[in-house]
Amino acid sequence: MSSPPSVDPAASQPFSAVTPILVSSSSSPGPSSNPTSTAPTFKRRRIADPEPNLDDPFAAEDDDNYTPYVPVHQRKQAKLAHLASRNLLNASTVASLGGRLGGGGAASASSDHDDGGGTAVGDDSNSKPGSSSAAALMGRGESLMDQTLRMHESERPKSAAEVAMEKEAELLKSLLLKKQLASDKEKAHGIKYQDPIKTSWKPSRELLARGPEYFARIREKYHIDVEGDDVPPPITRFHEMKVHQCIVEYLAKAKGIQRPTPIQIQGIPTVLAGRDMIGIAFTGSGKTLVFTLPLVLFAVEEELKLPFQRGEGPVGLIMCPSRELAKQTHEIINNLASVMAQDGYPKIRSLLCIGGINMAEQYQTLQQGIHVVVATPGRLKDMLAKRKFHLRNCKYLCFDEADRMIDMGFEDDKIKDFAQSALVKPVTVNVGRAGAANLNIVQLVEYLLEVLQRTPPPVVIFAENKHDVDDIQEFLLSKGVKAVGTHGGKTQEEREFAISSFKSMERDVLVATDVASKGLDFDEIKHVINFDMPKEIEDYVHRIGRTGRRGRTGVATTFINAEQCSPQILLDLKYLLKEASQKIHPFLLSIEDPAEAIAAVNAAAGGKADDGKGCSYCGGLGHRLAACPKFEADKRAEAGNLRDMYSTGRGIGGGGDY
Ligand SMILES: Nc1ncnc2c1ncn2[C@@H]1O[C@H](COP(=O)(O)OP(=O)(O)OP(=O)(O)O)[C@@H](O)[C@H]1O
Repeated sequence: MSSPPSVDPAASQPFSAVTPILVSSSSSPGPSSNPTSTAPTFKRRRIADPEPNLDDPFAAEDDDNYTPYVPVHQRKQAKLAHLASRNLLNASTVASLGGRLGGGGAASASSDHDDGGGTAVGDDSNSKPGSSSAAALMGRGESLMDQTLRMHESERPKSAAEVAMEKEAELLKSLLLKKQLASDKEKAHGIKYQDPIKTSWKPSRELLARGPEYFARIREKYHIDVEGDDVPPPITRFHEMKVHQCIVEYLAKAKGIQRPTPIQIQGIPTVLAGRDMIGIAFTGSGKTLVFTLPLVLFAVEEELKLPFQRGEGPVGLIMCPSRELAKQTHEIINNLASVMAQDGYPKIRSLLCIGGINMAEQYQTLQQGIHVVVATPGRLKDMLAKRKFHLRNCKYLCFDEADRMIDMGFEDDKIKDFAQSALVKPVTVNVGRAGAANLNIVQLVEYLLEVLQRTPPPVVIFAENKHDVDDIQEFLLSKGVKAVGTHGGKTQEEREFAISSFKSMERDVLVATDVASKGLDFDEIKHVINFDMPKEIEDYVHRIGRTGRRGRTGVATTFINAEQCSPQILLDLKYLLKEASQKIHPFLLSIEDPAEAIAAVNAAAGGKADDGKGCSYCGGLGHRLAACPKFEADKRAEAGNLRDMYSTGRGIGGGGDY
């Protein structure tokens, strides 16, 4: 963890203009941190609430329990005045501090003391004796009697209260003298971090004693590639990571998570150790826990140090590319937080900050101070602009699925620049590059790579499911194939970028769900690969129709998982291939065809018009209307539309996730 300084999009750049990191954690300095020191410290401080925003739909709810916030400098000023009145600060200090604080009570009180001249001296000699006022008299020719009295006075043992007050006065003095009154933005300017931040987490001595060769063997065993300096050790058990017992039990009992996955083995210790990290692993490999678990533990630690109050936090921010993902992550954090709370730790509060939800529902959470924000970029910018919270105390930053930013149009170079400038000595953890073949899905996509070689680009790969599209694209990218992806879960902008970069041949492979098959008019496509068989034959026809356009030749390859396909669609395919005089796979030929039985019955009855084949609704040759999947789907859609029409419904809005 380290870099970038205070992440405050409202104050600096648009937030979305960053990051290549799949999973990373970052930190910002507290106002008193020294960026050039080797071990910067991060201190949370109380920060004045922003002015209430009257335009805010739920600002009015603030009023009920509103306690006016007294800015820190005003409180210090009052304190100084108080101390000065008790002669616990010497006159020159009060004058100088008063000046820094822009005049006011303490400064004017002190100038009375400090002004030379008989009256002042006489006044002081009558005042309650104290070391500072006595010191102020030293250079003014005090009498022997005065000196003797002062010496006796200094020998008098001080009461505990006086000692405490003096100590406080000293602390206040040093704090104010050292601290420049500059904004966070000014302070962050030009800050360049040299070292990762320090955390309280350390691997146990026994674990470290196993040594680098042992760690290398673990990485080899789990196909974990690492890059970076002083990479923290891989740890294969949660309890050895020093994760709290209550969490270990929760993971095992409630989630069935007994042992860390490879990305967790290397990723969790890396994040716990405070290192910036770029984590790359396949979908479903457990990346989420890599950044949520350390964040919850870290937030608990911060809460224990200094409980969060209204207007404070978050210490951690997780950026997600979609609302669904943000919701899921927020829930995971809440679950972990509840487990900790049930075990007697303070409760960590997470704020879900996404479009399409009513933030007023989370008002209660905001009121109490928040530890974590899980956000999509658009709503985050909006909330920051409304000053609902700020990111001045944010030390931990994670971009989940950062690679999707590339799909959104951020150029690779810019992302690399950002990673280089923002991350401090990052550790890259890449799981599956070497040993991907032990995952089932990867075996299939490995085969996909072979199929891809059959023709030159451009190639389109279709998959039914958005997640599969993401997985395939991720896999191809990791293999160095220039792939881009599009599906209904992406924004209009993302989709347009995907299609345009494919059409301009900047990307060789387009991975898409059927949304892209309908309108994609691009003559150059050499090969269509169906990663799966669509549910309706019409979609299959649309898909393969992307190639072989305008008299050109094209190739279509289809992966068939017999267990996932309906017999109808397979029969449809069989007849389609037959009709087009294509070679038919023996597996398709072996499928029993009920239509042949119907035809036989018809023939026996002397019927001629119906040969028993073909659907009168969708034209598929492998089934009858009664078994038509398209007919069924259309009926369902129609029923759904009617329901929508008659429901009073919630408003639609919010736009995309970005
Ligand atoms: N160590 C583990 N052992 C078993 N299951 C795990 C482990 N860690 C996480 N899981 C489970 O695996 C599933 C996938 O995890 P997760 O969503 O974190 O994967 P991911 O890598 O983030 O995937 P995606 O890239 O799709 O977001 C979840 O149901 C999670 O509870």
